[in-house]
Amino acid sequence: MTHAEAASRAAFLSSELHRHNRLYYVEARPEISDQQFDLLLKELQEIEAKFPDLQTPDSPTLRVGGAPLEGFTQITHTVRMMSLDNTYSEEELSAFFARVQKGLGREKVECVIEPKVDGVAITVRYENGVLKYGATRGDGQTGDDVTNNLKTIKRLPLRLPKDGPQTFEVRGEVFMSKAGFAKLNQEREEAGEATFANPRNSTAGTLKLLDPKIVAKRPLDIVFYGLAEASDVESQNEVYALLDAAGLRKADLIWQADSAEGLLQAIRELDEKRKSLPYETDGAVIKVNSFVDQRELGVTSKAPRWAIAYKYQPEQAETKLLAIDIQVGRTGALTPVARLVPVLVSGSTVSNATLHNYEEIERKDIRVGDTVIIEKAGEIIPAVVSVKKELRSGDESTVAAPTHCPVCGTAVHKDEEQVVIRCPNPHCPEVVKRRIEHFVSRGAMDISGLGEAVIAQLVDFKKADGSRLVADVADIYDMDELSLARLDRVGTKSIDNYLKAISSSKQQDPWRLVFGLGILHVGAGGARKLIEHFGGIDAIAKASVEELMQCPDIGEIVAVSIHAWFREANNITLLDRLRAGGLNFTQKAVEAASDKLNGTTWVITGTLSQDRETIADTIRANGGKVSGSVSGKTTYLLAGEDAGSKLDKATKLGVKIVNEAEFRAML
Ligand SMILES: NC(=O)c1ccc[n+]([C@@H]2O[C@H](COP(=O)([O-])OP(=O)(O)OC[C@H]3O[C@@H](n4cnc5c(N)ncnc54)[C@H](O)[C@@H]3O)[C@@H](O)[C@H]2O)c1
Ligand SMILES: [Zn+2]
Repeated sequence: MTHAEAASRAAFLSSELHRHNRLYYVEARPEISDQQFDLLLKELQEIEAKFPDLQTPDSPTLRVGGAPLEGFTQITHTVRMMSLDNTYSEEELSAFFARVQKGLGREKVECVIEPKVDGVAITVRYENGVLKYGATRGDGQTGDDVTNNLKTIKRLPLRLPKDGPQTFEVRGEVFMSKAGFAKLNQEREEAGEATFANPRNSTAGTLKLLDPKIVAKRPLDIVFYGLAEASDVESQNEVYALLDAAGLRKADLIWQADSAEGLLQAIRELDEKRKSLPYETDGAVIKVNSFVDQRELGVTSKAPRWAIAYKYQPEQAETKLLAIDIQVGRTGALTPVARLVPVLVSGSTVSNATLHNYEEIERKDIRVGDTVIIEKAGEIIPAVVSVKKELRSGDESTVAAPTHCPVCGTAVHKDEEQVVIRCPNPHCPEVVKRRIEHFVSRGAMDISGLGEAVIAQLVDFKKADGSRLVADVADIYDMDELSLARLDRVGTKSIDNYLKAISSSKQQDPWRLVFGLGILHVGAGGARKLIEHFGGIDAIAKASVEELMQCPDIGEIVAVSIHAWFREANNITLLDRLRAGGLNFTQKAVEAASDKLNGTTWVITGTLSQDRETIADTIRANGGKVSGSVSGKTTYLLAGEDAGSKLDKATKLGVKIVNEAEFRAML
């Protein structure tokens, strides 16, 4: 690999890892499996080891993955919360033990082995026997204050027994039991709500809810495994005793070993036993027992050298491949999808699996009619991992990569480097649908109500002149009652709601628009950074590649992509139409920083003219703090329409209540 190749691959991996971290930690909806994520991370680590100059200060190899959430007060950790290095192979586990032996200069090193509970990392502080606060890991330095949500966990004591430790900070994992998770998902399905992919996702999603009342209905639980700071104890085994004395739950299964062979035996036993544990586990955590040894071994920039997570291979199942369909994505990517005879894996029925790309189909020699092994470990889309060739009858058929788009018939374009086959036609109806779905999505312009089915109708409907009712995102703003009335099964009330949502989306922050445009490599975070740096869309459009690279987090590949996007004739016209439609292209003046709200803490509730995130941003930009729940520390409750329990609580506590107009007047 040449330096230039390595640089481009590293930039790609780094931006992908940042994106997956965000999906995983902030949005709680990962797109790839943990193992796939770990493989990408490992590849980047290897490139950085070979070309150390390619390691940027914000490289995902150096940082703990989370980020603070909006709507919560932040807590700076007394002692950093770290990640764990991980491995999927017994050889690497033995290599870890050999490093520990070498580091300590002796043969026998006592270790403990605990189940790795698949939940969300948490720190809980007790002072004088009373629960002071609980916080998530966040970026390792600062986490979210989720005390009110944690207080809904029955197993978590608010007060400690008098005869145990009184002031200390414990580290643990919040999780949802397998049974609790299944019940929750069933209820959500019945209510027509989106189901969670796995218990870890539902735990992360629950902890970030701003209303503890809803959290209280979710079956959260907690288990502890460590201390923030070693006070009187000098080993992991003493931590267990301390947890027992404090009445805090520790791991149900713990092994002790002092040799590589002992470690391997423990992880194999745990793999057998974990299936009957009431909660999901994704591995074993191996820790050096003695704190003296731990200090001697030290830490890297993101994980201790005295511990490692051994992860188990995801669960697999055998089934038959019925067909290979083509899914058309927002960027025109044509992704092969396997249709399967439904099969039960990791507790859920799977009938589709991703095949990623045609190169992979060829590499694995996957044919229609084959018996395949599929794998699912928490990820949303299960994957085909291999084929049982010995079971072939000879009737199986190979599937070639498409030469033309199955929807619009345009000759496909193959991107050599990225192995992706694309439909290059910007007017391809499927591509247009995906783009519009992205544009209206919650993370982008947040036009509620415009779901997939409505969008499909809007795009498929041909007007008298043969043109589509909606052919690009600007057409959304040209719609009126008459055009919407042509849709099937859409009543006047819905039409009214769509138009209202479309109209109010014009006021959205410009970063949402930038994100919604779907520029390759520009995620929500990147779009925010761009607007913060340039102040508005027109300045971004004018910027040179070099100027774009001055913006934090925008590397060369991303800058080139943005630069090219704003110079394409179609896009220039699109932007002109969006501007003419009255969309917000510049950061609003009210959001310019002031100190008018210094020293105030706000809670936002009810329906307001903008979404809560945007209003919270405005409060923070003007010096105020935003918290998720009403307490004695709340200065103002900003109450919109249909405010509920928070309004009651604020009234009870005598917190000053303001409406949106009064709030705007304060700025
Ligand atoms: N699928 C994705 O898109 C995606 C994205 C980001 C991260 N991830 C996954 O998350 C991992 C990185 O996350 P991470 O940094 O939280 O590492 P990790 O989850 O692999 O390990 C660290 C965490 O393990 C937890 N843990 C559970 N039981 C424990 C025990 N007994 N002792 C100590 N800790 C215990 C702690 O919360 C700790 O913070 C990756 O390896 C990847 O598998 C996946
Ligand atoms: Zn097409």
